[in-house]
Amino acid sequence: MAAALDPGEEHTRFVDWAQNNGVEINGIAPAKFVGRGMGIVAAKELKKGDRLVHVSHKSLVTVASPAVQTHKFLSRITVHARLATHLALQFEAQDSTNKPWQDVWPTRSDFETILPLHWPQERQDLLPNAANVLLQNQRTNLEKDYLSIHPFFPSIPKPLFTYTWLIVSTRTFYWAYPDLPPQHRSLPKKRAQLTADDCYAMCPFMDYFNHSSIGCYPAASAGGYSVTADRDYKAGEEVYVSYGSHTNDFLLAEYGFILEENTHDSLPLDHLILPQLSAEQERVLKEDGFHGKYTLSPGEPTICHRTQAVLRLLTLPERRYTAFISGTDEGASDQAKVNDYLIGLLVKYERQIMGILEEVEGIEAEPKSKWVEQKNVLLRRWKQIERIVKGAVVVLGG
Ligand SMILES: C[S@@+](CC[C@H](N)C(=O)[O-])C[C@H]1O[C@@H](n2cnc3c(N)ncnc32)[C@H](O)[C@@H]1O
Repeated sequence: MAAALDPGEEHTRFVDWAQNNGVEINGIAPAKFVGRGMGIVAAKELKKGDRLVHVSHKSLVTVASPAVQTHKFLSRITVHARLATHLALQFEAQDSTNKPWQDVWPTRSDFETILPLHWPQERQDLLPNAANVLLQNQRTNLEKDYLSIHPFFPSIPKPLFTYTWLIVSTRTFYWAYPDLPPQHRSLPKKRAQLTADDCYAMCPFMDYFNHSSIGCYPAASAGGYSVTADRDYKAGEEVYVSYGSHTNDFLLAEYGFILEENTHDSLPLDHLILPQLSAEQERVLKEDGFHGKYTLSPGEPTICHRTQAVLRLLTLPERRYTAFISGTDEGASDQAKVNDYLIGLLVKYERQIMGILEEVEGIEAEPKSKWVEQKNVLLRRWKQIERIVKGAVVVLGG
């Protein structure tokens, strides 16, 4: 897709600001792309292994940064909430040192179009199950985070907090504080207790990169964060990083987009399989650690080991299931029966998908309105789901 190499004054100002604030930029530039906002383009030929950007650890915004530490957050306030609060306070401050950076972030109105958290209920109801579950979690976490900071920062209005909270969700990188010694007082928790939810860093300029399932890999070290070219690039090509091994439902719920080519895509089958289980079967699966997280993949293998296990419990005498999960029998002789059962569920699901597609196609949307983008992303995702399900039925022998 064609990129605009000169995306506007605010971006030129921000690049100067970043370079004066510990960001080294080599051979790349921000550019505007249709359908994905800003991104990064190769400004010259790049070679595999070239270091494209380095952000000094002092330029990252983390909960250990001195400016964030001044707010003296209670330990029970999440890292996400602390960063969102800090950004909200900065956003309102006339003298914000981050102003040039803030000026290049997507606007609140961009988020209203893109992010399902802001969609009207009737559009959220049309999200695929997996995206919907993630959205519910997101909403719960946002509500909890706002309630936790509100008594201490009553001047921050909920819409502003929501905006900066979403800036944190969509623009942070995983940062396990490699610049700090193991017992440092600025760590949000004891090092051994840190989880992924404690390890966020806002990285100026690096947050321009769009995601692709195969892309440059960002690397953290005590000195800061870098992105190195994963292959050669021609001048003008978009350069992506990989945000991680995410499915399209995850990308849709968390970031508001899906990929056409996603090597990490899969579909959850829990909503089809769990309702088929008796209470006793649920008990057995829980005891054996095989309850839920059943997935269908567009590639090989089509169904995961957990799905193979639950389908055996549903269709065969329990001893055949036990032999399968204990590894004493690979279960090849039962495969046709197991596949037939799943094909039955998938064919029913195909009919439901056709109904949902009709509903999405029926959404009335003015050309160029934000509804058009929401409708399009829903249509594209449900068509992908339909293709994956139909493909699986064929592979399973249907
Ligand atoms: C870290 S930011 C990347 C820069 C962003 N595009 C911007 O305009 O500032 C992440 C956001 O970029 C967009 N994005 C990232 N990768 C994308 C892709 N492959 N296709 C479409 N949108 C993408 C999504 O809106 C996502 O929430």
